[in-house]
Amino acid sequence: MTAFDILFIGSGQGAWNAALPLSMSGKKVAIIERDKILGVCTNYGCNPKIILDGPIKLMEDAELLETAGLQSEFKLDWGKLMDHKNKILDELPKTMEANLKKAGVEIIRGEARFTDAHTVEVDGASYTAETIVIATGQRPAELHIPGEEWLKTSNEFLYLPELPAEIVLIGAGYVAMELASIAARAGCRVHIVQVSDRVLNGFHQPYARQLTEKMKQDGIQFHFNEKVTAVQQAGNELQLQTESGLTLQAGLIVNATGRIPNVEPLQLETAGVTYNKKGIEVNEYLQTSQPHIYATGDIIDKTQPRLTPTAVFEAKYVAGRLLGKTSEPIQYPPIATIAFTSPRIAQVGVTAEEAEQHSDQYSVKPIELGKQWDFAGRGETSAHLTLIYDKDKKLVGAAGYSQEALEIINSLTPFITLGLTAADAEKLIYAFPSFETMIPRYFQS
Ligand SMILES: Cc1cc2nc3c(=O)[nH]c(=O)nc-3n(C[C@H](O)[C@H](O)[C@H](O)COP(=O)(O)OP(=O)(O)OC[C@H]3O[C@@H](n4cnc5c(N)ncnc54)[C@H](O)[C@@H]3O)c2cc1C
Ligand SMILES: NC(=O)c1ccc[n+]([C@@H]2O[C@H](COP(=O)([O-])OP(=O)(O)OC[C@H]3O[C@@H](n4cnc5c(N)ncnc54)[C@H](O)[C@@H]3O)[C@@H](O)[C@H]2O)c1
Repeated sequence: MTAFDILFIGSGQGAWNAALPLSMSGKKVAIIERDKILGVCTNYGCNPKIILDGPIKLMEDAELLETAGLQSEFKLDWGKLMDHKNKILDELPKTMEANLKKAGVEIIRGEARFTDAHTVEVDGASYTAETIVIATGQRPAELHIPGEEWLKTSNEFLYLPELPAEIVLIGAGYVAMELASIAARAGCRVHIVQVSDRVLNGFHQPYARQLTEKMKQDGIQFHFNEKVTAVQQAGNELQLQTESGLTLQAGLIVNATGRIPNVEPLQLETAGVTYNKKGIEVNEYLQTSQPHIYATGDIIDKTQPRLTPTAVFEAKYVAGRLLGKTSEPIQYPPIATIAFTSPRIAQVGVTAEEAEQHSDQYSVKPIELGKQWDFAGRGETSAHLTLIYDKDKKLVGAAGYSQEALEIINSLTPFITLGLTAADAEKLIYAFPSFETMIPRYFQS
């Protein structure tokens, strides 16, 4: 039996961002991983998605500039794009594994399960630790319908060697909307089958509706209020049926109806760790029902968005706590989030919906970015920004609709998180022309 100070289950952002500093500070650390090192973000999430989106954004930007005289006819070779992405990303888990080992972290391959509150078993070998961190993330949810076995997930989409002519995405959250944007520009006929009449729940809904209209113009077909009841093979293709009688046929059907926590193989009951269908329950120190067992990242039952920066923040918090650098509860700052659609939708802090419900506390300012010379110059006449202020005129929230929403939201985040004022904005000299130079004006009423 090997004994460690700290044992991590999972090697994603919620794990390695703690394992590395802990090991470098002299702790005896191990990581158990059953799949690729670095977890979902690097291998099946953010990184592959954003590389595939590279040419997609460029094509969208170029189309916007047609009004400025740009004539462009792009042809995307999906197979080459996939090779390009794989070549870059295949290296990352290997490099990280080498870096972790160099820092003294032991990597244990296989699936972990608890045999008692301090012991974890992997393929018959037992490992004990004073502290255990569960960072096992989530996996795609299942629909539990006949023909489920024909459905693919974002995992497979992000590694598709060829794109079929027609694709159906079930769901209209981050995954479905991002993959639909990519697939449509890459030349697929795309359908979105959504159980309700909303897309991108949690985002500023006027922007979500505007995005839906834009995606429809791009040829994406939305089928709202449809409940998928079965999938079956139909010749070389697949056929999907819904409760209302809608039938769609396509080469690929992707289930993007959400993600569920990876708890089952862990035998959490054996360790006395409580969980529910949303994940592992933790207190404000990220301790589970067993104080020496922590949880970080997507596996936690939490209200904060399940995103990479959240997992990194939690991992760093746990590392700090285990190194005695903090005894305070975790305090999350406002968490910026973005859907990488065409155009993007992003937001941070208090939402316009919350502000409208509490109009005695907040005010909302819509800004037609598309009318500003720089956005108009790029052909982005529909770009828009919504700012939310508190009673002291401090910026407390923002939502953006633009190809540049990532940069916009990230440049506003320090003002919101740190409570910076108009006077602070005036102290900064940004490179010009840029969105940032406009920020002082956004404090004027
Ligand atoms: C398609 C997609 C796109 C995304 N895009 C973005 C984005 O653009 N920006 C963003 O911020 N977030 C994005 N996310 C979310 C982001 O990937 C997650 O929030 C992040 O990966 C969470 O990290 P984690 O460490 O908690 O879990 P994970 O990355 O899921 O890592 C958990 C690891 O634990 C391993 N594991 C599970 N059970 C066991 C076990 N019993 N034994 C051993 N190992 C086990 C798994 O194999 C996995 O490697 C995306 C997610 C998806 C699916
Ligand atoms: N850009 C990013 O940061 C990013 C990108 C992708 C994924 N993620 C992370 O991954 C998580 C999972 O994303 P997701 O899109 O799979 O989940 P999600 O929860 O965002 O969306 C699921 C969608 O499926 C719909 N749905 C649920 N059941 C359905 C059914 N039976 N039939 C049809 N539609 C149904 C929901 O209404 C919703 O629109 C996100 O919450 C986020 O944490 C983040």
